[in-house]
Order: sequence, then C-alpha cells, then structure tokens
Amino acid sequence: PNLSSTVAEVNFASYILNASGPRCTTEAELHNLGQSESAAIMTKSCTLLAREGNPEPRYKALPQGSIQSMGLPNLGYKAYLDMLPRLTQYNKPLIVSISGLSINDNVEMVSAFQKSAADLLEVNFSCPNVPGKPQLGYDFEQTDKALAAITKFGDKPLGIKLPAYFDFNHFETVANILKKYPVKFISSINSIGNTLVIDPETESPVIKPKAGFGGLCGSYIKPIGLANVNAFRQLLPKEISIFGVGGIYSGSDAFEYLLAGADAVQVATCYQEQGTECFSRISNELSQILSRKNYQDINDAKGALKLL
Ligand SMILES: O=C(O)c1[nH]c(=O)[nH]c(=O)c1Cl
Repeated sequence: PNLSSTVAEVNFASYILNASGPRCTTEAELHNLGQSESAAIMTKSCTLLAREGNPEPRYKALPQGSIQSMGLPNLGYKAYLDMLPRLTQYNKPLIVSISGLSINDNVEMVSAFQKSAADLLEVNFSCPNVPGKPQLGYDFEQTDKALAAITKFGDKPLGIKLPAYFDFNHFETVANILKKYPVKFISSINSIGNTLVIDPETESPVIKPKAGFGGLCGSYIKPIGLANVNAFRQLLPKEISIFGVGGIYSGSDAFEYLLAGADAVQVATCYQEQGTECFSRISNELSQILSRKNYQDINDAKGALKLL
C-alpha cells in the first residue's frame, strides 16, 4: 500500500522519519539519515552558539525506553545552515529543528533558516533539560508571544515541537493559540520532562544532570503521545498537519498513531537504540498491517479510530 504522506504541503515518500534528538547532530549522522529509509532528514535542535550539553552520564537506556538530559548539545545553527546544501542530494525533505534559549534567539535562527535549503522548520518549545530554562510550551503567555515573533516572516512551513499535555483545558488553550498564527504543523510529543529513575543497587539516580531529573522516552510514553496527537487532531483544523512522536518501535505503534490522526511519525529512541535499519523495518511492518486490514492507502486509516 501507498505509505507516502503530505505534511504541511510537503511530500514525504513514506510515513516514517527520524525525530530530532538521537543521531542527528553531526554532518556524518545526517548523511547517514539521507542514505537510510527515513522519509526526511531532521536535525538535532540547534541554538545560536555551539553547546557541549550537560555532564555525563546523561543518557540511560531502560527496559521500555530511556531517560536523558542531554542539555541541547549541538554544533550551533550556523553549522547546520552551512551543511544543508550538501544534504539536498538525498531528495528528501530537510527539516531543521530550532531551539533558541530566548525569543530573540529563535527569531534570529528562524529568519536565517527561512532563507536556507531547509524544507520545514520545527521550532522546539519543549526542551526539558536546560537547567533554569522552563519548557516554553508550558508557559501559554510566552508560547503566544514566541509564535507572534517567529511567524512574522518567510514562507517555509513552520511547525512547533510541543511538550505533552495532560488536561483538556491545556489542549484547548494551546490549540487556540496555535490557530492564531500561520503554523503549518505540530510535532507531538517531546519526552516527558523531569522524571526520575533510581537505581536501588547504587541508591542513586541513573543520570547525573539536574539531580537525576530527565526526559522519559520510549514505550512508556506512547499512550501519552497517542492522546496528544488525537486531542490536537480533533481541536486543530486539517490545514495544520501533525507529526506523531513517542514510543514508536514497530509498524503497529506507527499504525496506532495513524488511527489517532498523525500525518507522519517521527522515531527517536528506537533509532537511538537500533540505528537506521529501524526506518525500513517499521515501514515494512506498517505496510503489512495496512495490507492485512485492506487499507489501500495511509489516508484510508488516518484518524479512523473507532470509538467503542
Ligand atoms: O536534552 C536535550 O537536548 C533534549 N532532550 C529532550 O528530551 N528533548 C529536547 O527537545 C531536547 Cl533539546
């Protein structure tokens, strides 16, 4: 069956792409993604200047996912501006993730990438791991202010990477803010911020930064990602596309996001743990599920969740 998707009016050859974060910081990693079955090349969230990130250990694989507090390690936005033209050879959408530490930083970077080889801009409102920096997406006033500032210019599709919400009032408040601006997509969800994993043997947290508080990823958070995708699908106009993220390891996980209404899905932890083979495997598994269930096309199953 046909797995191709249109997200924010940009065509993707398949439904499965990499999420910002794992294995997408260096140019070599991005060329590797270009040569893989990932439907796009998505970069690690970038900041104005290069960053080392948080002290290690800052990533810990867990039985059903991971906990991490990387602290936005990246090469700085100018490095990504410079390498983008060398990544167009793979003929797949280039998505730049931008995570400024202030609204001014976001304005400077968004305006630069609006004039770049990027196809889509994903602005990260949900990094939970910079000490002293709250997640923008949990401050509705700042979210509104930031959107007003970064959507002022350029015609490349701009979207927002959102944190998880857990309350219908929050879904509605955020959806109403998004509808005020020319936002073309959302990516939902980011890791669940500020969780704590303790090792009873060492009697310590499993990661060093922020006294062990870090973003929870992987299978643990799939039910939260599905709920956020489905809630925003119902609250947002169809003109706003939705990337589903959170705990996708298999074609079945991807199919659940499809039923919830996702236009395409991003894979993070599974890509971190398994490498680029995950994209073709997950695509093939999804294709088999669609065949078995007699769906000819992704769009026949999109948002087709059958309530009890
Ligand atoms: O610590 C990180 O770099 C990080 N980690 C996350 O789980 N989400 C993010 O958006 C970022 Cl920017």
